[in-house]
Amino acid sequence: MVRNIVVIGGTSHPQLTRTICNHLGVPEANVLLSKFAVGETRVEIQESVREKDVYIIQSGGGKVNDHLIELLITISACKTASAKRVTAVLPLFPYSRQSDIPYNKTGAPLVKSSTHQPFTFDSMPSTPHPNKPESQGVYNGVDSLQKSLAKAQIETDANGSPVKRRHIANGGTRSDTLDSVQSDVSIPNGVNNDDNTSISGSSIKGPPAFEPRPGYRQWVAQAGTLVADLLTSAGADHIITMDLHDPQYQGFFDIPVDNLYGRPLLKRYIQRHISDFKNCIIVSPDAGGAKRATAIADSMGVEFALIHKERRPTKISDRQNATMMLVGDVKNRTAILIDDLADTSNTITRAAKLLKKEGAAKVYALVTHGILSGDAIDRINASSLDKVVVTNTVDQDDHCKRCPKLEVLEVGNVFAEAIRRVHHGESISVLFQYD
Ligand SMILES: O=P(O)(O)OC[C@H]1O[C@@H](O)[C@H](O)[C@@H]1O
Repeated sequence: MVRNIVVIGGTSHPQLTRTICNHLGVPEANVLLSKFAVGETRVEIQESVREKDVYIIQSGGGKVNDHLIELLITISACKTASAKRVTAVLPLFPYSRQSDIPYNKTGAPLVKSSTHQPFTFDSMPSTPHPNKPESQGVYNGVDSLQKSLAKAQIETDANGSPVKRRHIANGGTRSDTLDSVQSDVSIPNGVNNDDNTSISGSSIKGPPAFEPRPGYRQWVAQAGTLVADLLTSAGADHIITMDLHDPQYQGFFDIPVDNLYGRPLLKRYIQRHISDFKNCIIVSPDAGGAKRATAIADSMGVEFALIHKERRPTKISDRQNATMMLVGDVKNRTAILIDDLADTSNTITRAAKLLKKEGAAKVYALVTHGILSGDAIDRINASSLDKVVVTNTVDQDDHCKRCPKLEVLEVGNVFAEAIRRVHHGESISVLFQYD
């Protein structure tokens, strides 16, 4: 039993909150989380948090914007009610993929218009949010915009040395090489993101295609920075999260951020559930994830392969695979894809197709955050993937019902232990070790 601690669960993931409370031996705090008729979020803290150490559990999947606002209001309510310290526990950190935006040399926008593509398991999806008609591909999300921007940048900057610029918390900027930008770019040749999307036969118009005017510069919001600022402005004193898409995002905060690793869980799964795992091969589906995947491969002493996204035109007739190239030998072996997240599942399903084509006997995908938006589950079900293993940083109840290939690893105990250690002022570095 941990004393003087209050654990509040947001509406994003009640099961995870229950698991964390069970591990800590504390009851879940009484809060009223509801909505006014107009849609605004209403929060009432129905017990005293005065001088308490408060932990608010809210993850980033599902109705991500509603969950974020609910979290901000709850943090603020606790601070106003004289909580001693408020920690936001975000198993999947929302907006952490929007910490920077690639531009071309002139800073001009690089969005292209496109028409709706029929669904195949390796097409880009039009539905960024599961089962919610209001979000079905109207704009296809800022992440897709980023991908369009990055793709176009690569095409137009073929002879230059493009850089991306990132504003950091104290107002400075940083530049990274194209390699790190490419980790987010997974648009196959000829497959466009949908700005004009057809739903059930009716056509919903997206924003008009951008037509550059001389001298005009379009700015795309750096939402990751804003979200970091909002959390601290609301009153968060501390953040606990897991496998941040970009670990450097921690630098956007002026408060402590504990970025836990999902790798120990993934590694344990491989060792316990994949027969003859010493002969399997760990694969990173893109260059950006290579560090993450090699860390697991090295710690188990198994081989590593990389899927390189080839940008130049090729004569390969298979259009989908023309942009992907495997570096490594997977023939007759079990290939294990490692990634931080699966959102549309486009990345892992396309990678699986390539790996099977190159002779892999079986393909597993192990990812920390199973966001699985829109058509992702259909895409996985129709794919060459034999199994997809995710953690429950995002609620997986609905996903499990619809995807027989899905297996879920529990993270509640890891977060409970992190909370216990933070509460007692103990080191949490032990949670970062996985050898
Ligand atoms: O292809 P989907 O599943 O949409 O997106 C997942 C990929 O997009 C990247 O940001 C992630 O690191 C991952 O490689």
